[in-house]
Amino acid sequence: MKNLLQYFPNLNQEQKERFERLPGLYAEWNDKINVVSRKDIENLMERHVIHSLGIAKVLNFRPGTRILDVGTGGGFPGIPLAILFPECQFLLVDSIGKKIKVVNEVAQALGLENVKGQHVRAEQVEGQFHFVVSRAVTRMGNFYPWVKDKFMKQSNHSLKNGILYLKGGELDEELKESKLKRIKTYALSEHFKEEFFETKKVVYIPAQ
Ligand SMILES: C[S@@+](CC[C@H](N)C(=O)[O-])C[C@H]1O[C@@H](n2cnc3c(N)ncnc32)[C@H](O)[C@@H]1O
Repeated sequence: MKNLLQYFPNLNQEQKERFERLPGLYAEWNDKINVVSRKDIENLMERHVIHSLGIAKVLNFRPGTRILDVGTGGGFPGIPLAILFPECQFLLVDSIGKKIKVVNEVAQALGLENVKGQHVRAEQVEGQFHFVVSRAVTRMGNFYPWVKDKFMKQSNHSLKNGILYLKGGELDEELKESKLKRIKTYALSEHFKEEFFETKKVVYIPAQ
């Protein structure tokens, strides 16, 4: 929690309380439905919460922004972002129903009214969004076609509507193979000092 407060010093009391409750809630739900590895439960704040919030170091979502989290698993990056941006609307989807059960239970326990978890494959999601966020789902060349028709025309940010994807390691080959244009990468090591973030990046791909 100390690191989170250092990296995000402007949290209000409600946000602090919600973040503080996350490790306990996930430990409790993980005992019933395994959604996060045991090792990661021990490092939940760093590896899941702060990592998810890396997207907020790239873009500060304005109130009213509609965001889709594809392949959210237990709710990452969607749940931490929804706590940070309570005036934005988040749809968190996954093709595995039990993961979405955990997402909805956690959101309900925290009183997060801006989160909806839906058991659906990415390709079948209905609706339009300003941004799509994601982590650890598939290579970009597979991912982009799933979401290409889901972007709203009107943009409300300095960055055009598009994808903000949390990736690690060597990306050049994967991004080249995707044939997508105007890709930008942002190193999280510029924001977070822990070793875990050394190779972590946010990849931004504008809708095209
Ligand atoms: C490795 S997990 C990552 C979960 C979460 N994003 C995280 O970083 O903790 C990948 C998730 O993507 C989901 N997934 C894979 N293909 C999908 C698809 N076509 N539509 C929706 N979810 C999908 C899987 O069910 C799984 O929960």
